Amino acid sequence: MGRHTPQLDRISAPADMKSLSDAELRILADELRDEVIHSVANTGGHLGSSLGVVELTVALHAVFDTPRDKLIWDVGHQCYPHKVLTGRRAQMHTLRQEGGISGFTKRSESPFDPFGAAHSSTSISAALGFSVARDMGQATGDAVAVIGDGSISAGMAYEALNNAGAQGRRMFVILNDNEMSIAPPVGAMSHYMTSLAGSAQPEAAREPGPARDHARRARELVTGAVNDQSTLFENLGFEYIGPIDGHDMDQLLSVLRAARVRSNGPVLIHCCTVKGKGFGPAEEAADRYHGVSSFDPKTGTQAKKRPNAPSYTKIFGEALADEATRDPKLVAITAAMPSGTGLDIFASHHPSRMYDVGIAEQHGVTFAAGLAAGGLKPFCAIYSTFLQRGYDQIVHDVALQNLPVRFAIDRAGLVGADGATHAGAFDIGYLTALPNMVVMAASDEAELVHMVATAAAYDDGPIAFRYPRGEGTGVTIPERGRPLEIGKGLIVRQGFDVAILSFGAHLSESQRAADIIEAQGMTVTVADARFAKPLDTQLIAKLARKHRVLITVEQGAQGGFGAMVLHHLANEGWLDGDLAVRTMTLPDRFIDQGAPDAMYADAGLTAQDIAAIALQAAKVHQVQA
Ligand SMILES: Cc1ncc(C[n+]2csc(CCOP(=O)(O)OP(=O)(O)O)c2C)c(N)n1
Ligand SMILES: CC(=O)[C@@H](O)[C@H](O)COP(=O)(O)O
Ligand SMILES: [Mg+2]
Repeated sequence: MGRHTPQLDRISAPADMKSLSDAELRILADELRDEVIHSVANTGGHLGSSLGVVELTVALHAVFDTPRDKLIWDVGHQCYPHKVLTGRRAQMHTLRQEGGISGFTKRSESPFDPFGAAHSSTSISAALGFSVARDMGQATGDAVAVIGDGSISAGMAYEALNNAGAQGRRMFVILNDNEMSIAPPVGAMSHYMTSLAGSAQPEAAREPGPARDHARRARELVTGAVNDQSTLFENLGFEYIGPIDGHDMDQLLSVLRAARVRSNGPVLIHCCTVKGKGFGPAEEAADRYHGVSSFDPKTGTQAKKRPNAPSYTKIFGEALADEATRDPKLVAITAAMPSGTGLDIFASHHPSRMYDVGIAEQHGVTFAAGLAAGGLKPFCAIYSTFLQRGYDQIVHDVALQNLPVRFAIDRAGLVGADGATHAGAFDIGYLTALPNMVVMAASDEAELVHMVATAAAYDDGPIAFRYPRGEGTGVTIPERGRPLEIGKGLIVRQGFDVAILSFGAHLSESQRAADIIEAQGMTVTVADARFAKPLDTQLIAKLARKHRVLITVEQGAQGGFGAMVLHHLANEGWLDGDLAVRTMTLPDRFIDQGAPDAMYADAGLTAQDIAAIALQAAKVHQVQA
């Protein structure tokens, strides 16, 4: 990129950092920050979080002996400085792209990524695992978990702290406290951490007086001075060090070096940082440039391409707000993702009825169950992949008790740059398996509006509707949603030879497949199933009776909609004759990041793929054009 980075140019691996003086490490951090800004300016990605840990990343790799010591990044979205220092500087231009490096840590990508991430709050558990392995003689060094103030709001982090504190093994937890999640943090823990950090926030930490005392005290603590008050973490068996300024290289190096030499049990080092540090547009942005598209590194202006149609997320937020205007019982729950789910739109209309529970999907689901049991109409808006975190709560607290919780499942199907960890692949299967559950999928954004209305009107038990990430199809949005008849699909194209039964947003691809098939002289019926549970058994019977080939299509893994249709066809005897059935799903493997269309091509779910499968089945069954 033509920028002058003499220190960074010397680093091809962290071992090269051992010879640098502390002053040179400070320069290295400045060069590293500049490198990350200019790299992400081209690729887009999680800029703010990465800029917040530049000094911390340099100090950790300078003090610890990675990769023997295991550095585990929670979520891993902040790992770009780590990737630059660990031999992937030359690949950063491929970040989050097909065939490129992941936007998160990934074991298969580097020995410096000892544990994959992307879903939050796993790092302390993993670090404890590595610590036990070390103590049982495995060839591994220290374990260091770096977890943010948002991620430590998840229950799983406390399960890990609870266990690690009791086991008492040597391990390090770095609490990266930048007072931000994706949105401003919520919860009592956030307030507690702010009280602990006190005036040691980075801006203040440079000032003489109490902040400097905090930093001095942090160093004294590491050298054995007794703390005058115990923190939650100490009461859980951790040595608490801090708060320290996570951008002050001297503090970081001295505290980490002392902790590494002196500690023989679990240690938590509380680092105060700034999300977006060192890049004005990020520091000043409300979201601290948490997730950005490519941008001008001089001005921070992002290259936002004009959408062809409003996003499903926006349509959802507006439709739910509209329903809530007419229904005072309607409330909405997000797990730390108000903007990602569109509940920020809902909250702009109904601020008192939107609950952000933090990164706490398990709690969010059962909280919604309590709201429903209390007589309200909760809409739990959680991405498909993150809803996996609350599955037992869906089974045990919602479905088993048949409580009318509504699940708005965004990011259903393949999501693009976030890759395999964020794919919304499994919700159809994991929800249709549950008694009492109603499962819908929107084939376009108009259908989504009707499904919001359907869910708002449905009080007989739990109901879920899924929809994909990104722009809608551009269809006209109805003024107001109308409740759909539960368990009823519809035929959108009438033919006689081949039937395609589509569930969800792949209906448009199914229509294109029908065009390809009809060019071969056959006629195709296309139906929008709308429901995976309860199935429209009358529609399925009509398709099975009148066609020799039946194809099911879904943006989901095996064991979902197609499986439900197969169960029905088999049990009703439709498979005893000469009906050819093919189920088109995501393949039984994880699909790495790329453009969604390319990912669906990799998955074998394009219109061409659907047509080829149908034509092959027709040929086998001598269906003549
Ligand atoms: C289980 C789970 N839920 C939600 C998310 C979405 N998510 C990614 S990063 C993030 C905020 C993390 O905040 P923090 O840990 O403080 O890191 P920071 O971005 O501030 O560095 C959220 C909610 C996730 N990755 N995993
Ligand atoms: C790191 C993380 O998990 C979130 O930032 C996620 O990347 C958001 O996904 P969307 O961009 O689809 O909202
Ligand atoms: Mg944070």
